[in-house]
Amino acid sequence: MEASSSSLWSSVNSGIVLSLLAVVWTMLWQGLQGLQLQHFLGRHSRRLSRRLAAALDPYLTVTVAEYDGGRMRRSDAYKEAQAYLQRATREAGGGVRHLKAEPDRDPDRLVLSMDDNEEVADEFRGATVWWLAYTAQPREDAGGASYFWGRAARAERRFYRLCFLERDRDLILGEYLPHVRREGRAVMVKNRQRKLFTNISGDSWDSDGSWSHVVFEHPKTFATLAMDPAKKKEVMDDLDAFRKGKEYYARVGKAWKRGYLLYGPPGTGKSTMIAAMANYLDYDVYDIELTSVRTNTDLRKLFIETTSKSIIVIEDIDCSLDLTGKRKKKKQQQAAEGDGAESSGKDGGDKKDGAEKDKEEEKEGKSASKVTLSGVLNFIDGLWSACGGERIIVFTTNHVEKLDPALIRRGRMDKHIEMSYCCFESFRFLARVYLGVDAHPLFDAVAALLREADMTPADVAENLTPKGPGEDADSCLAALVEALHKAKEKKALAKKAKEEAKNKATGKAKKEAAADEADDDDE
Ligand SMILES: Nc1ncnc2c1ncn2[C@@H]1O[C@H](COP(=O)(O)OP(=O)(O)OP(=O)(O)O)[C@@H](O)[C@H]1O
Ligand SMILES: [Mg+2]
Repeated sequence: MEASSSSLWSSVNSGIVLSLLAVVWTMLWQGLQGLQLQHFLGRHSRRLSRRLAAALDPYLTVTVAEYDGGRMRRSDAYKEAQAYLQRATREAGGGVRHLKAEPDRDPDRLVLSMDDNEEVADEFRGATVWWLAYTAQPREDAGGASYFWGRAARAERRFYRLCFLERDRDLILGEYLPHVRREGRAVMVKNRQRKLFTNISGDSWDSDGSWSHVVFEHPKTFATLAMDPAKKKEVMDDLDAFRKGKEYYARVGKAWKRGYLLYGPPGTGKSTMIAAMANYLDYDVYDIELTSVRTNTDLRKLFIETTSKSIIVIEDIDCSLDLTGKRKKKKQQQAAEGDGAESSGKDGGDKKDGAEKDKEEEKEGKSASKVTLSGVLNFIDGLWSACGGERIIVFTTNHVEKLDPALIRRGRMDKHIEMSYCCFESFRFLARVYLGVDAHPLFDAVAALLREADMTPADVAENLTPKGPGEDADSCLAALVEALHKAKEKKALAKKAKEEAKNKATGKAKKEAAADEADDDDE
């Protein structure tokens, strides 16, 4: 009994001593703050003060991990805390000595955040909290982790640790943390720079299936995209409906995503249309080079790492699917037809000498991607595709007829948009944009020629671009008319050659049939 009362007495005593010390410490701390001494003592004083505070009044910690629990996506809470702390770091002024700098929206400025092992203090309604940034090395057993789940384990893991006094528990957990997330989101929106992501790193086959990015600054908008006006409006309305369609998609039980298939000859503006879409919606762009994705699992991983409000693009899907086999065939076919360089210019650079080419092909064979059609179908509308929302998937192709119908059926590619050769409407649009003219005596000639010749908007735009100081609308339009005449002749020649080849083929087939018949008769 006595023993218990004395232990009670001693615990009461020690409680009083601790409380007294806490009061003294708080006064000391406030005094230090008042005298601005803390500023001079810098981060060491902060650390010391936190430790002292902890000794007197136990403090609690909350850790925010960049990738937690083997998750595949960066945690939103981490990103928000990071954004919030950028502001807190700036306000802490000289208190934080080691800073990390990243480019800002404003090209002359840098966004500063605290570096590893730095600590910054923050005040919230009279309570002081401390944020510490630190990085943990990869786990030793990470090599054995499955490829799919192990990325977070293999990479350096970054954390923020929030420390606060126990007496502030309710305030911090109930109000401060939601405040940090809200403010962090606001900072992210303010600093948001649109990004263009690619899955190809320096050596594409060394890439660990993750994204690298640059700031997306494409100047093309719908206002400068030449296209049949009705068709353009239809696309823009469709995008608007998608953007505002969160409730609709939830109501009908569909994942909030939409597939667009852009098809048409090279130079008709498919890639340009993607840039215009991204600028219109203010979305990020993820450009997937499918031939650099090793497996279906990697493809899924890439997809999961995309954020919402993004356009996921697979260009030239006919060249990347079923994979390098078809791609090689296409290259050989183009080389045989001799149209590779003319078609888009992008194959024009492929002219390499034999040995180099052989080496490249050998490498290509070794590193053949194992992504299958079913992998891509899963990527578009499998279970995983519903992760996150507000994503647009765009495929482009020059040969829509070669695509597997399963790939482009509605529901996967919801909207098929044909990008065709330049029509008169598109020409007028380009003339207005490039030359600032709405009418000209040569317009009629151009209109007549465009009906007979196939010219892409890219070629029309090129002809309408003044090449020197002496060039004006007259000379540009005259050059266009001349180019259209040539294109018309070329088309007529190509048609004739095609007909001849067809006749030859039918003649040969007839001859063979006749020979077969004669053989049968002989027998
Ligand atoms: N409809 C268009 N309106 C305005 N400019 C265009 C249009 N189409 C093409 N261009 C211009 O032509 C160039 C090539 O266009 P783009 O790369 O979009 O063609 P593409 O259809 O993607 O070709 P490919 O099939 O070879 O990838 C661009 O620089 C763009 O400025
Ligand atoms: Mg393109």
